[in-house]
Amino acid sequence: MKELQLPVLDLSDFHAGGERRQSFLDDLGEAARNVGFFYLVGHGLTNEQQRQVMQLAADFFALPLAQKLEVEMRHSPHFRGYTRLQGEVTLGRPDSREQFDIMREEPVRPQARDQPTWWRLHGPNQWPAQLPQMRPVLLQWQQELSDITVTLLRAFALVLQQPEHIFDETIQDAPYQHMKLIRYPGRSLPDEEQGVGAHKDPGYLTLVLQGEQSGLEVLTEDGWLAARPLPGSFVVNIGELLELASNGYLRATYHRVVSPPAGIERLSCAFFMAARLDATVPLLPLPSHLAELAKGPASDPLNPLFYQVGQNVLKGRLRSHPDVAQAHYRDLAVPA
Ligand SMILES: O=C(O)CCC(=O)C(=O)O
Ligand SMILES: [Fe+2]
Repeated sequence: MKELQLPVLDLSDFHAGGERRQSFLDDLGEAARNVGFFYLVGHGLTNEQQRQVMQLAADFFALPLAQKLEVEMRHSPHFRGYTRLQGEVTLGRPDSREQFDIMREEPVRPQARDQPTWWRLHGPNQWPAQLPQMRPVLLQWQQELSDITVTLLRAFALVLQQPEHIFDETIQDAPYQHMKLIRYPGRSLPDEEQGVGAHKDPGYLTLVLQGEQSGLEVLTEDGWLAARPLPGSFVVNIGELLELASNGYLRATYHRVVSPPAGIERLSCAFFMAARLDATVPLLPLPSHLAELAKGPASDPLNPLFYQVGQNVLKGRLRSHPDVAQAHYRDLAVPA
């Protein structure tokens, strides 16, 4: 396994303007084209805030299973709540991780016949009664990560030589926000290594806060490379919506998590942001020197990509959580 030194980008350079902003954009463009992953520092969130979130993750997963199951995701048509070990599926195989998912806190939308199915993603979160601090801390955290992502999207717009605010309309008021706390237990058999199988993230961008244990791997032209935790940073990666918007100039990179060795656990917190579910991602008119390098979005019959955001997001959720699909989406003849 090669050691990958992902590029490190400092968001305060973007805010500083002038030459610092330009060099940030140059580095972002290069990172985005080469590997599609980078570390972000200078984002404004403190080590203490990061530690608090990881502690909440540890506290939640330490609850007795019966209490975690009180907020199990299969009770939620909105894909929020707890997923037990092996409960999620990637590449048709169960992942060895347990997780707690939240999204934007919302009322349920009334279901009318002619409304698209992804409307059902809207709804309330489930919160464990034993940890009342989770709700305020995680919702605040989700908003902070969302704000950072909005800034990054503006930077990506500039990298693509578009107006800085080109994506704003697609995220106005209610972008799709989705956060998960994740615990990967140590493996019980030496070859039981699928923490989460290889996948692309369906949104615009993902920000991952890693605990101290490594395991995240990124697929490059040279094969799988380890993205070790860098204290204080977030790992940022490009999702399918940016691949679509840029006609493949930017690529959503495949990544996976390999289970830790026996007796060691890994904690992480991933934040995924997409456009509003009712938005359609614009296909940007790239200038010719960029358009020449845009080879079109990936075409994988096992993973069709949809410009309509709700459809692309729901595709991923139904595939990953067959128990929720079975309980709440049985009426769908064709998923999404
Ligand atoms: O746990 C991690 O480091 C990354 C998880 C991930 O890629 C995902 O949940 O989409
Ligand atoms: Fe991912």
